[in-house]
Amino acid sequence: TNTNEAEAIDFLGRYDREAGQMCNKFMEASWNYNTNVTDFNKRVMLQQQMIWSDFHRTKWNEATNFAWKNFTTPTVRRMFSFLTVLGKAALPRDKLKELTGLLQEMKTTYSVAKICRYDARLRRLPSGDYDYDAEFEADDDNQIGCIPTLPLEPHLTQMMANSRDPDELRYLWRAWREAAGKPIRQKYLRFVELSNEAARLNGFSDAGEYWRSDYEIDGFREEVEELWQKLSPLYQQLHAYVRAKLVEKYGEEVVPRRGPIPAHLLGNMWAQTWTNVLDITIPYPGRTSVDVTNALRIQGYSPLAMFRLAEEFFTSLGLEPMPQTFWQRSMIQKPTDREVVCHASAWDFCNGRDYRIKQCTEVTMEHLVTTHHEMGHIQYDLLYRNQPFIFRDGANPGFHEAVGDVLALSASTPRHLQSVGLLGNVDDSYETDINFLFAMALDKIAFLPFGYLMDQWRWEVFSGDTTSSNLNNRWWELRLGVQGVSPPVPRTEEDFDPGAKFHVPANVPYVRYFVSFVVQFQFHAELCKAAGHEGPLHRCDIYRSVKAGRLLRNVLSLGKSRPWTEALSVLTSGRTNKLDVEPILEYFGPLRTWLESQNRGELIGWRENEAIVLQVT
Ligand SMILES: O=C(CCC(O)(O)[C@H](Cc1ccccc1)NC(=O)c1ccccc1)N[C@@H](Cc1ccccc1)C(=O)O
Ligand SMILES: [Zn+2]
Repeated sequence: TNTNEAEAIDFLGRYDREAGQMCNKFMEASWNYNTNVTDFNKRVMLQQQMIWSDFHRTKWNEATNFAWKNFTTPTVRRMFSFLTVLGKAALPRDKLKELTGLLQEMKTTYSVAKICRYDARLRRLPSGDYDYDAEFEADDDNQIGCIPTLPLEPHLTQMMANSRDPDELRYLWRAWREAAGKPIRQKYLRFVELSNEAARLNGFSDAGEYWRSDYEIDGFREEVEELWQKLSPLYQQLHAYVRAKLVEKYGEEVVPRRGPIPAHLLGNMWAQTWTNVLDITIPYPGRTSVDVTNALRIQGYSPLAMFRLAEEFFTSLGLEPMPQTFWQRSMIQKPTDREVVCHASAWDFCNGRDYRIKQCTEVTMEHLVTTHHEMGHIQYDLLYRNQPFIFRDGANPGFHEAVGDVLALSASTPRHLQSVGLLGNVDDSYETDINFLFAMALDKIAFLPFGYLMDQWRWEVFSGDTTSSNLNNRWWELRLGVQGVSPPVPRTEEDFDPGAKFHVPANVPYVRYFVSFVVQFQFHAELCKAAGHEGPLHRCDIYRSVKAGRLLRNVLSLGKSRPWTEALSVLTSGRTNKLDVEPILEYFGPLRTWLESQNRGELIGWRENEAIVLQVT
């Protein structure tokens, strides 16, 4: 082996240049497929994937020839520690081809899946229950010609958000899983086998351990568990309050007062955020509500105007504006003439100039927050663009997910929305505070169990604790036990409900969002301190604070050049280097007190057998 560190540094220089070019070509091909889902574009992308993997394997062979562990320069050792992990390219070529082929097929199924329009005329069972099987036996005696025309975005997303008819919601919930989840069950099982084989070729026990290695700390799994244990009491308080309001709205036959909440009633296809049922659950109706969707529409906001509004928040902090090519090449609305992958994403084309967002933007408050989220990814890309190619990544995946959300925490405050003209008179009353904190909790607290359980389920599938015999049942055990939600219709092992959530067919890890929802409040607390904010944390708005911007720039421009624990030390001026739930608990402190007083007499938590009883009736 080669112990010459100078030669190693020379190798790294060559790698840096070549990797940028290879990456750019791959991103172009991937972009063409994602913004125009055709067989041709899929083939070109898979081809580019093989070329990239061959390049990666060649460089891996060269890198492993160096005795890099004894090199003296820490950053050189760090670069080699990343370069000597080959990833899926460790698979034999035919298996790599199968793996990437399966991934694209699953992602395509999800992205083009459509369902039939709900039809209330459909046969009803003697029990008065809706006979959805009629929906799926569109034969002549039903006289129901079912042409699947409704895609997830924007149709099903908006129907799940706005419908208040439990039968319609239950149909949409089930039909989407029939169209998107069920068809990929077998493909996913084969995909897991190949992913585990690749992980083992890299020295990991399974793909879950390989994913967790991104966080560079031992016991990451236990750390996440501990964070969730500290957060779940607050979640249970919110769950109890929302359930009581849903009982009021839909009655106890539909919502069990002491049981889990049926998943189709929470305003979201996966019950992952509950902002769309704010109108049913808001603590003080009639007082200031921060849902500015109507204002956005009345004021004629376009998707582009929403992007400009988000960009202005970043530049107000002295951070980077979006580059010219961003405005020329991004896809910010769903095209009408072709199939695209609508799920939002932010793209770095590895040449320090070309950055784009792909998003099927609708004019709603929820999409305004998503726009900040996606632009946060681009901002991070821009801030670490002068790092070596290998370090151009988030300090950990949760950091990358947090950037945009941190700014959105300020941009969502009533005071800020008023200052940009999206909210009328804002009073400083207690009720307005509680209404605002409650709306934020429907987004941030409601999400925590979902962000936690998605990869709990996948890690168990990768480790073999969950097998094809209990794949879907284990999913619902976690959904019931951790999140306190139940399926509106009976589920079996014929179904594959996790497959109906983008990140499973797209093979995108999910615990990053759980980490983000904790760490973004640590960022918020530190940036508010830097901005000289005084008073409750939930009232802080860092808008126009160049000091806060400078601190954020100092942390984010590190990229992955240092372990994320060191980046946290920079953020907190040495106060901590660990994930910490104190800031999120401080932020929601006033709401927690209010919820505990409101929930007197309610059962906190849920009795799991109620769900089964409900389904059987
Ligand atoms: O999936 C997203 C947003 C998409 C994304 O920005 O995280 C995107 C996901 C993705 C898509 C394709 C391939 C890989 C990942 N991530 C990025 O665009 C991204 C990730 C890392 C670096 C740069 C960009 N949010 C999650 C969780 C979430 C986040 C925030 C609010 C609500 C919900 C969801 O919708 O379930
Ligand atoms: Zn993201």
